[in-house]
Amino acid sequence: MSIEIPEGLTELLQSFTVEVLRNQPRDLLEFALQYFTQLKDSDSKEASFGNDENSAPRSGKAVNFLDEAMQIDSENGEEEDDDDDEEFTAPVINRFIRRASVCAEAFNPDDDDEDKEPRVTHPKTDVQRQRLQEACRDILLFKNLDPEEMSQVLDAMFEKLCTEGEHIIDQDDDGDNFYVIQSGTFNIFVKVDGMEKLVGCYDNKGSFGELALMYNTPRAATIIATSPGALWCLVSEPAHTCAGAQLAPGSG
Ligand SMILES: Nc1ncnc2c1ncn2[C@@H]1O[C@@H]2COP(=O)(O)O[C@H]2[C@H]1O
Repeated sequence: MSIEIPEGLTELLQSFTVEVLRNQPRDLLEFALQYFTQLKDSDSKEASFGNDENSAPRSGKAVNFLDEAMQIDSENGEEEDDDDDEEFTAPVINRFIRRASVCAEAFNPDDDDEDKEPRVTHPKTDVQRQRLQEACRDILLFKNLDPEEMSQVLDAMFEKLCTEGEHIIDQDDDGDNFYVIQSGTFNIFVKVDGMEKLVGCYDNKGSFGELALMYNTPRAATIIATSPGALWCLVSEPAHTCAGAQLAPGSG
């Protein structure tokens, strides 16, 4: 039996979840009321959900939350117009994928689009590429990419091995990479009243690090490896990537 997911539902719930994570409201219901009311108000000028042809059904989660109903696995990739960086209400706008795509575009000196930068490719063996493809298979952030875009994203990713206890991301830092888990377990900590609280963990699959990149906000959580592992990293900022200042494997 297949269940059809209404168009826009993914983005709607995803955006709400992100805002909850960013704001950590005490009263979730009240926050939801405000959020959706505000969304409805602003939506009248811009139909930003429910008509997105890129909406796609989501698949299973890869993050285990300890005592919260919310979950983040990954996001839908979609191309959208610019100029909506700051708003609270807009459903997820995936700048991250767009940036990655821009970054991965082939360099053509005759191209008059000044924004385009040389493509960044991290060479991979066939085996590595196969592993990477497998790891990315259920990452929703990538779901709407066409094969060529996906291939460019895969080219741009690089592998990073990590050790037990390593901080992959520290809360409040600036965002740089998006991470896809190849292997390993990772704890998720969020500061609550100044104290780090363990809110969940990743177990050998999933992805993280998209929020800071999509919203240009500080990292919303700390991610610490609880076993040796391997991550696939995607640098978010084409200016850095393509100017040769790409963060080396090992940077968080
Ligand atoms: N409860 C949570 N709150 C915030 N971030 C979370 C949570 N659980 C998982 N994460 C991930 O942790 C990442 C930390 O960096 P980002 O804020 O870029 O993106 C975040 C999410 O991908």
